[in-house]
Amino acid sequence: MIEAINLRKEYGGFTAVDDLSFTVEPGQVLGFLGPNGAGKSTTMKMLTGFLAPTAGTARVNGHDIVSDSLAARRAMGYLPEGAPSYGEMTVGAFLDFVGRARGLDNPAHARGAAVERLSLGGVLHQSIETLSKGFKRRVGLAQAILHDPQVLILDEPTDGLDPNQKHEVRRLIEDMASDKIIVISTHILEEVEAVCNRVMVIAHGRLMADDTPAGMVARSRYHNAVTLVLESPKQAASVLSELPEVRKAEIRGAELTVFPAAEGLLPAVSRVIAERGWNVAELRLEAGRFDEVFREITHGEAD
Ligand SMILES: Nc1ncnc2c1ncn2[C@@H]1O[C@H](COP(=O)(O)OP(=O)(O)OP(=O)(O)O)[C@@H](O)[C@H]1O
Repeated sequence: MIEAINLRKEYGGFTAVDDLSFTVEPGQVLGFLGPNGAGKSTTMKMLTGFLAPTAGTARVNGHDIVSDSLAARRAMGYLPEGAPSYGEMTVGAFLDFVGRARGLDNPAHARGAAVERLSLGGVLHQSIETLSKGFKRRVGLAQAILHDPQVLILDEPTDGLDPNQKHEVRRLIEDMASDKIIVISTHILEEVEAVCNRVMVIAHGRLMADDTPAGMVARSRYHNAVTLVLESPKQAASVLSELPEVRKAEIRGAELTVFPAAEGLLPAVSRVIAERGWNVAELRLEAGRFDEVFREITHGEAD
């Protein structure tokens, strides 16, 4: 598992990561979420031994990232932001190089497994700089999983990819999630909902929230609200506001949202619609809005 203990990074007088402590257990896919400049990449660089912490430390599978850095790094695969590699190398030569650098017992077998998992067979002899962005990202993922690490740290793995490539990378993460710890950083809220079972929101290097994606969404004031699209939302709002289940009504264009004061809001609203014979184009129970929760948590914290 990963244990971060009062992890701190200062650049000159500027504190990028401010006493961050958390634990990640096997089976968890942790989404590291935060506005630009929140300290996500810096935290990942410290966890993976690329940057020394100013104070505090972390342990990966019991290995201290400062005093036992090599053992900690052996247990981890890391995809840095933008998936940097050596553009002039072919995919095959690059993966062989990574295998040798990692001192693998059977680099050919490891390369074969990674190539198969990332479907890189068709581009093995192509130089990396001539690949599409999606393929470059796959090469980055291949080097990260080459030694079949228990812990994967992926910095914005789908950033800049088209929707199909995003979907593909998310499927891969899901595939690997059962037997690994995966930490991914992202700005994309739907990505967190799609692949993560835990979310940590950070802003200005500090932990602002730690929850499941569903728990995060349930913090929204829209959670269990009911939204209707109909012709005369104003009139409907005044009728629905009389219901004991309704705390408050809000109108936005043709959309009317009523917020719950008690259980059973949707059946109560449906009853009124049927009684009054309203012509309703849309009626939905709101799960909650992640973007609104994210804004609220990080409000005023973005650069
Ligand atoms: N080498 C450095 N020297 C000085 N300041 C730095 C350095 N690296 C990062 N920073 C600053 O530290 C803060 C955190 O940066 P970091 O890259 O960790 O944020 P992030 O959450 O990953 O942002 P993004 O989502 O934009 O990638 C930012 O204000 C950044 O400008």
